[in-house]
Amino acid sequence: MAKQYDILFRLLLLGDSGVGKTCMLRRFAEGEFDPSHISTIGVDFKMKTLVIDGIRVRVQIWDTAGQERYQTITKQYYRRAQGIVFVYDITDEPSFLHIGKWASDVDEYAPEKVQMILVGNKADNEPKRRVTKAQGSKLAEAYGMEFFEASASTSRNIKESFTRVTELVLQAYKNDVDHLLGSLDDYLDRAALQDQKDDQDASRTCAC
Ligand SMILES: Nc1nc2c(ncn2[C@@H]2O[C@H](COP(=O)(O)OP(=O)(O)OP(=O)(O)O)[C@@H](O)[C@H]2O)c(=O)[nH]1
Repeated sequence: MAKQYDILFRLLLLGDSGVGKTCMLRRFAEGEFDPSHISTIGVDFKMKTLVIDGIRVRVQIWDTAGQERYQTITKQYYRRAQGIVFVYDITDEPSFLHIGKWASDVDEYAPEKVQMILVGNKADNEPKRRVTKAQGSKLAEAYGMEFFEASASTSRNIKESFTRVTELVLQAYKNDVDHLLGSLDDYLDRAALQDQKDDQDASRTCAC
């Protein structure tokens, strides 16, 4: 059977417990929102395929536990990540203030080329907001990251955030991708040939 994707990247969700990492991932991968909070134990992951510049990118998104006691386990996943989504909760200032700590861990353990974005989740809950959009934006700028306010509850900017970090990873790893795929034109030619071959194989199978 033809491969369902061209390249696989690993993304990591990082942030304090309760900021909504699992909910964001479920919203993105399954289109669902479950308001019950069951803390992630260690790590969990979901897969999703995105098509960017004609390349089928399979993303394996690792959802890490925000709780301190799992940090030894979760840190082992940093070095295998190409993209990081830092998440804080706009209704919880400490989760915003802790982004610096998450970022310094990444600095220590993740590959140099890792691509990062900052997301302020729960942006649907305006009455309880404790972190302004300007504060989020300023922090992201200080770290040289792109910034989104999002909501797993309403879907706002969920797909956009995950797609953007994947685009950044694809750009950063472009040379490696080209090495793996050949030039894009060659790759598309090969993909077209493969499609033709698959069609022929299918019609042969049907004729039997
Ligand atoms: N209003 C609102 N609540 C949200 C949103 N996303 C998550 N929540 C709530 O926040 C709580 C925690 O969400 P989780 O996704 O479990 O948090 P987490 O970051 O994965 O937590 P850990 O697994 O402990 O690290 C849940 O009770 C959700 O209902 C959102 O976008 N808006």
